[in-house]
Amino acid sequence: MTTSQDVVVPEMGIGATGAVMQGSGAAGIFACRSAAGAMSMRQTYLDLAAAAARSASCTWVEAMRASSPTRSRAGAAADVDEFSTWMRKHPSALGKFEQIAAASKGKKIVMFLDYDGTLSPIVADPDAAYMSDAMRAAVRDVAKHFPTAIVSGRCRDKVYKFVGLSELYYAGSHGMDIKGPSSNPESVLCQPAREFLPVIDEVYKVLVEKTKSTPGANVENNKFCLSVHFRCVDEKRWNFLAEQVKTVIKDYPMLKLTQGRKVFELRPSIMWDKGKALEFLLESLGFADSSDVLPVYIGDDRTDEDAFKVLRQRGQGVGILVTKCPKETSASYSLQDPGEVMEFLLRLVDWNRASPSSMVRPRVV
Ligand SMILES: O=P(O)(O)OC[C@H]1O[C@H](O[C@H]2O[C@H](CO)[C@@H](O)[C@H](O)[C@H]2O)[C@H](O)[C@@H](O)[C@@H]1O
Repeated sequence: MTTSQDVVVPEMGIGATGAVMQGSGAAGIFACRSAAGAMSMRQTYLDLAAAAARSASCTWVEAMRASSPTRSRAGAAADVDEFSTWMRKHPSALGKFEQIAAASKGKKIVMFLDYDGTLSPIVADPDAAYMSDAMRAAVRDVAKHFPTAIVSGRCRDKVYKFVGLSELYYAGSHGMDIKGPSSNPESVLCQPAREFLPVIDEVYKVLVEKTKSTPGANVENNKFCLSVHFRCVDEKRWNFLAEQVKTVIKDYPMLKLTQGRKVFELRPSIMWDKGKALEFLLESLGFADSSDVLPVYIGDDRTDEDAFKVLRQRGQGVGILVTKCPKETSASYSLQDPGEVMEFLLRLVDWNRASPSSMVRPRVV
């Protein structure tokens, strides 16, 4: 099932130094107005170059600021209006639960869950992003009824430690490290970026060294990709940090730079993302070209947009964005926070208990 919404997610702009930020969908809404357009013909080349550099920095910092907005649903009147308009396009998955349940009749639900910001609340320390026991129990219940995968930007081992459920599929490093339930020796394994391991390790060391002078900056090694966190960095230093990261990545053209929630993410420039991981897992479960499957994907971040887009391209599935404020998205529905995610999961389990037609025996478990 898809809705008829026509949501466009543009690619993000190119910085002055040539570093490319991709897939953030931020260009349209976050970029500052171009300084060059307002310049007179007499402007010198140097003035133009300086203005371009300022504009590019502004774009970066604006994107960094917008990467995890704190504005709440109960803000100023204009915000409330904007949010109501947005909600009409992306209604609550709880409010539309019956519609979603009806769409799954006769189909097999496969559940895909992002971790940070979806199952666990966003916190300042990435090593302390624990999910609650109640959420763990809800995910365990869901997995009893539907094949369930965790799809995360984190290193697979780390996200497994947080979730702690061996019956799930895990796609770590933004889907570049996929493993089936550990209870099964035949469980699937896909690592399309294996050859990048040495370069990722090298860049990790370079970034740690380069960013150590920036208080609060934190580089996380996610095995096939890296995160440079700036949530705890003073905003006045964001531009400097962005420049440091861009300087490093210039020497590694085989890597690309994207932005998540107050985090820069560096990963191999290969055609692989959370959307590809979703397709791989559906195929592994025997649903490659099947019309009787209903993938449900819940995520909060820009990297989850790749999976939402795949659902739209397939014309099949339910994309749910976790957010408290309007965002450009290819998801059809929304939920506010992990609390609502848990409520949705519990309702799905209850509903399936009452009408167990969606029970599925996947091919690979
Ligand atoms: O795909 P995800 O599971 O959502 O992972 C994306 C990134 O999540 C983590 O960072 C985010 O959550 C942190 C803890 O709440 C927060 O401090 C940080 O600001 C967020 O960006 C994780 O640490 C990253 O490595 C993941 O790429």
